[in-house]
Amino acid sequence: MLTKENTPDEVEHLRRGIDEVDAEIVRLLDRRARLARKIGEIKRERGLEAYAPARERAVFDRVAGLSEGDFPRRGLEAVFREIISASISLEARLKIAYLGPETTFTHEAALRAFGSSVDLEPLPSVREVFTKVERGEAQHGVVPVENSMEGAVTHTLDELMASTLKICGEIYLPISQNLISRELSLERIHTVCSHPMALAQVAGWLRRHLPNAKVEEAESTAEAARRASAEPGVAAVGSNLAAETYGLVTLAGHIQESRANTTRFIVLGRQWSEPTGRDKTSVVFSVKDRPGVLRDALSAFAEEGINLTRIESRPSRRRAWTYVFFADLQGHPSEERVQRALESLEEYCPYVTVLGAYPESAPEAI
Ligand SMILES: O=C(O)C(=O)C[C@]1(C(=O)O)C=C[C@@H](O)C=C1
Repeated sequence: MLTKENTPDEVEHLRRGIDEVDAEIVRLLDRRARLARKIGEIKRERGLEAYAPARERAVFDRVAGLSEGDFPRRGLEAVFREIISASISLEARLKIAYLGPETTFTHEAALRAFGSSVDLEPLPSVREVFTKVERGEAQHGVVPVENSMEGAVTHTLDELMASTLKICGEIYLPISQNLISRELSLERIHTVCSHPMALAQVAGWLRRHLPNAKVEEAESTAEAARRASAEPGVAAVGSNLAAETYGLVTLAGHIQESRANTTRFIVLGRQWSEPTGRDKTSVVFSVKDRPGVLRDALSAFAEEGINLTRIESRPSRRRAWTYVFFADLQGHPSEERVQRALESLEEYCPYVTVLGAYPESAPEAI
């Protein structure tokens, strides 16, 4: 708003200030890029991976601490996400495989983890993501591992058990469904389509707001968004990323039944991450067949004061009615107390494997 103190001249003056700051930012970005490029050369010589999640965590934490709070925290994170993403692209040509198709929540999780300067490749199944990384055709993979409402993504757990790949990162993403369409008002919508899971999450909202619309299932939320972009009167249920990608408008946002719906994704790689001081370690183990053995096995963690954030059982798939347990604990295998707990776990368990270690992320609210 223009006021007396805020005349066009004043605005021009402020804009010149912004121009100067922008010039400085670009100069500093170039300087940062030259440093990152040098780190990239050294990493190549030493055979190290370009992606260093522990260092990224340190950069994000440090930058947040430096800010005087004028620039919004979320914006700062997003800016640095993209700065680091561009740096990685100077260091190596990273390919990241993820469970597709494009514009789904796994795509969003991959963008959160790696930014938009890396090469992201959608693949049709969790198995194919693992295979692509195992063959070295992609350096990292991103797959969902659990949902706060639906529980474990069992394909991912089974692949983790069978693979030599390691978990080197985690991302929590609040699942927020939106009604998206090329139409500008709800009255024009006669058909709503989406993946059955997304439709189930918004069934209540649809009954209340579009009781007469036809509900049709689609292969994926991306396919539904494509339909909505091509057909008049059709809306899709999907992410904001899908709306952006297919040029749709959000007719209604956050229409899912529960606000507590969050999916946790993991980043796969050949190595687990270095310690940051705030890490998680994922392990899988089987127990001997005797009463109380699970309690004894878990007491190893309790004795060392190690918190378990999750424990999940799955059929072992080796012998009928035998089980393995997946557990996530707070700590890193480089810590002595974690080493001691894992050693005593081995006393009770014929099979213990560390699936990975990575900076712990906090589930964020919508
Ligand atoms: O510090 C490094 O190892 C870098 O490669 C630099 C940098 C960055 O831009 O800050 C880039 C990529 C890594 O994932 C972490 C950090």
